[in-house]
Amino acid sequence: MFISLEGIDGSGKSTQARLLAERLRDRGHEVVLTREPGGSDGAEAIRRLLVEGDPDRWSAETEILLFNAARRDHLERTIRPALERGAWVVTDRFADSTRVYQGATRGELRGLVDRLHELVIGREPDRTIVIDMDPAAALKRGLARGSGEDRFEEFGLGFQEKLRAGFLALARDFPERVRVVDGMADAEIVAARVAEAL
Ligand SMILES: Nc1ncnc2c1ncn2[C@@H]1O[C@H](COP(=O)(O)OP(=O)(O)O)[C@@H](O)[C@H]1O
Ligand SMILES: Cc1cn([C@H]2C[C@H](O)[C@@H](COP(=O)(O)OP(=O)(O)O)O2)c(=O)[nH]c1=O
Repeated sequence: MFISLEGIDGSGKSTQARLLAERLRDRGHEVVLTREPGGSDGAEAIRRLLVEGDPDRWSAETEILLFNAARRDHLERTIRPALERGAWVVTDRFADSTRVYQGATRGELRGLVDRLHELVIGREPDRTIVIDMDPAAALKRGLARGSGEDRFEEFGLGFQEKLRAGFLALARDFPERVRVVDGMADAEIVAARVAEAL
């Protein structure tokens, strides 16, 4: 079973991915807990190209290519082998993040995002949980964490609002696969909501 967690920065995805992996391990499953951009050696190297250095180094189109290159490597080297041996895969972000960050916020690029996904990825997670959060609260969590790595977090609240709307729209676009969970509660309560939704 292949599960992705999605949502805006600071919504609690990595916390929930970890709690879900623990819950599944307690039930005796082998779980591979992974993340994007990254999740394999090659994809982690591409991640560094994306999150370090001059933010204007890449055009929007090149950035989409890099996210897909990283995802292809992640899929080939980490996700597929795990699924083939019967493990569960829990990933902190997958293709929906590209749809929302690169596609939904720049509408004219959605065609490129979708065509490239079809061409080089060609599959979706079995289930996707969107952790929904008020962007102001999520931003506060991110600031509290003091993460300096992500240039992506430098965009303001207006951008985060667009992202939130983009993630909520996924549940309409993929009603069979995507469930939205309210992330505004203690982590353990949100974890129970995630398990319930799954
Ligand atoms: N339910 C929660 N309530 C309060 N703080 C949380 C909750 N979930 C996560 N956090 C904290 O908020 C910050 C961002 O959480 P994280 O799981 O890293 O989010 P993301 O992976 O979506 O960026 C971290 O400091 C984390 O400890
Ligand atoms: C996977 C992916 C991530 N991103 C962005 C979202 C994040 O701002 C940034 C780094 O992701 P991530 O490490 O998940 O950041 P956070 O834990 O703060 O949510 O990369 C994209 O723009 N497109 C993508 O396809």
